[in-house]
Amino acid sequence: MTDLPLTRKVDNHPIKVLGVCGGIGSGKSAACKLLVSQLNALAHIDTDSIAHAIYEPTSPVVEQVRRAFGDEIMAPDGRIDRKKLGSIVFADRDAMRTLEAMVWPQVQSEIEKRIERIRFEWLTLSSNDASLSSKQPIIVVEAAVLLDAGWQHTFLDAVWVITVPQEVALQRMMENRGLSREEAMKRVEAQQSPGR
Ligand SMILES: CC(C)(COP(=O)(O)OP(=O)(O)OC[C@H]1O[C@@H](n2cnc3c(N)ncnc32)[C@H](O)[C@@H]1O)[C@@H](O)C(=O)NCCC(=O)NCCS
Ligand SMILES: Nc1ncnc2c1ncn2[C@@H]1O[C@H](COP(=O)(O)OP(=O)(O)OP(=O)(O)O)[C@@H](O)[C@H]1O
Repeated sequence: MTDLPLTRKVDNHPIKVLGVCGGIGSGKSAACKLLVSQLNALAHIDTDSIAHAIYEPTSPVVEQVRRAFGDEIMAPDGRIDRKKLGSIVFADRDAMRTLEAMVWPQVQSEIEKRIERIRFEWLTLSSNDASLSSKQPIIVVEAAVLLDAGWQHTFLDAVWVITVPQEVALQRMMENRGLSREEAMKRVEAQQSPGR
């Protein structure tokens, strides 16, 4: 295993890490998919799915979240019911801050592990693997919250912000997620609250 400090930004590292953020429904996932399919970027790390995996029943975060938000946010199978938790935290900035303080350190640690693993595989395997060596040495990290979490100061080399008119984002959320206009608006506002 290499002894490079891979979990922190390495200015001269051949593999760069690009953060992609933006408001809800702005098109972050679509942009990241294009970066992989059209630019042939090495990898795409989706932070939302990492955060969701942290709510598996075996995770220590689950107990912390249950204690903070009560049994009503638990699903019968021992997982966290994200819809119920979302309806609390997207409507209450302080509650969201509480949740973020529990979840973000775990998410950051998992992102850094994945970056380290991808860099290691690329550095060790790409000389013998044509499909790997033909890729652009860019890891794309998709995360709505990356600037708030301060990740631009730790493992990211550059940040892209995807923007969209608010009305378009609202329409997309209503159509794709089946949210009412009011619920969609709460999610947009949760990302625009003071201190962000
Ligand atoms: C509140 C939760 C349970 C709702 O889950 P659900 O599956 O219903 O929604 P999902 O995770 O897909 O989020 C919907 C949209 O809101 C954005 N979002 C999620 N959390 C936040 C946040 N803290 N601040 C701003 N936007 C957020 C997501 O990026 C996404 O664009 C979940 O979003 C969560 O645990 N959020 C807190 C952790 C977090 O900050 N996750 C973001 C990546 S680290
Ligand atoms: N440039 C675009 N033109 C038209 N539709 C788009 C464009 N970009 C994204 N979309 C559509 O908008 C919807 C939301 O896009 P996407 O899932 O990429 O956004 P997101 O920012 O990742 O959303 P979320 O924050 O909810 O995860 C999708 O249905 C997608 O197909």
